[in-house]
Amino acid sequence: MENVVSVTSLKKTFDNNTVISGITFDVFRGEIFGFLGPNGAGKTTTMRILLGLLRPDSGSALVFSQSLETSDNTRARVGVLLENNGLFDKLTAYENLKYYADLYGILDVEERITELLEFTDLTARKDTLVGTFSTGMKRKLGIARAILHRPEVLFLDEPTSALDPEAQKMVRDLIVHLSGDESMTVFLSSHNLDEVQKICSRVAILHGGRIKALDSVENLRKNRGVTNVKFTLSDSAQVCEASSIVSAIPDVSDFSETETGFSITLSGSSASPVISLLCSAGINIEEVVKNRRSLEDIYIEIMREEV
Ligand SMILES: Nc1ncnc2c1ncn2[C@@H]1O[C@H](COP(=O)(O)OP(=O)(O)OP(=O)(O)O)[C@@H](O)[C@H]1O
Repeated sequence: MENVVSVTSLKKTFDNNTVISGITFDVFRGEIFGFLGPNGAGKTTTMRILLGLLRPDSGSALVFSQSLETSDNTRARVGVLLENNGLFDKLTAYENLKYYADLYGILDVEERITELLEFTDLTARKDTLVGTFSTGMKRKLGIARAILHRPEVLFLDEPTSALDPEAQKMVRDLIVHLSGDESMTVFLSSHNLDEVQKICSRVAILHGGRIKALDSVENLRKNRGVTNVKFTLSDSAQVCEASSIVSAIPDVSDFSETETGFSITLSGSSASPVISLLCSAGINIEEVVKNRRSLEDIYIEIMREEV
């Protein structure tokens, strides 16, 4: 797998305040990589160092094996959307894209602008002043601006913050489309854990200047998560008997009776041994529903751990 981003032993201190204390991680080509952490964790600082806007105290932060501080060629392979969309309110959507296209020296300007206005569903608003746009429309145009020059990697700092749920979904769909159809690598900083769980292949969770978790969302949920399993029984009179069977299983905790059966917490992820034991004891199971912990549950647990 090709490394697009390589961060190694990165440290940054502001006025005796150590914000990043030696973090190491890679982002691979084609990934949507979620960069998570509470306010002040150092996400923007890391991104600014990667983008060559800030110098680290030590360690390295490379994109395509180069420092963006010094490599102009590599910078052309990178798209960025930070907190503001980088748009001019007094220009129309078209004029904004034209301005940046000229700045980037894009050759097929008209085709590219038409394509991006279509991609972001803003064609009908191309001659409207951006100052009159909604926050969601501005964010979509901001993404179009960031990818005008067809970058291979796109850095997004909280792209859906301050957007309503519908606009969040539009932006999320754009990101998934960029990653899938356009094979773009996406480095995404976000506080929206539900969104990250939906679209990111891997995540890093930053806390107290260190990476507390670095894995695929799937593995985090499997390895750090306990599983809640709800059993519905054909005959609720069997709950008492089921209770004494499952309570003896070491993996099981938090037995609680429900109207039609019971629910348990499993420290492993497989419910099969429990189901087998119940079946062989003659307990008639109608339905088994497993609920794995969400990324949000795991994130909150990590935040509660000592730094
Ligand atoms: N130029 C600077 N000078 C001094 N301190 C700074 C500077 N830039 C960032 N900091 C401090 O570094 C810490 C990390 O800030 P950063 O913006 O990287 O966090 P973040 O994880 O992006 O937070 P948020 O989720 O709120 O955007 C904060 O305590 C911030 O005050």
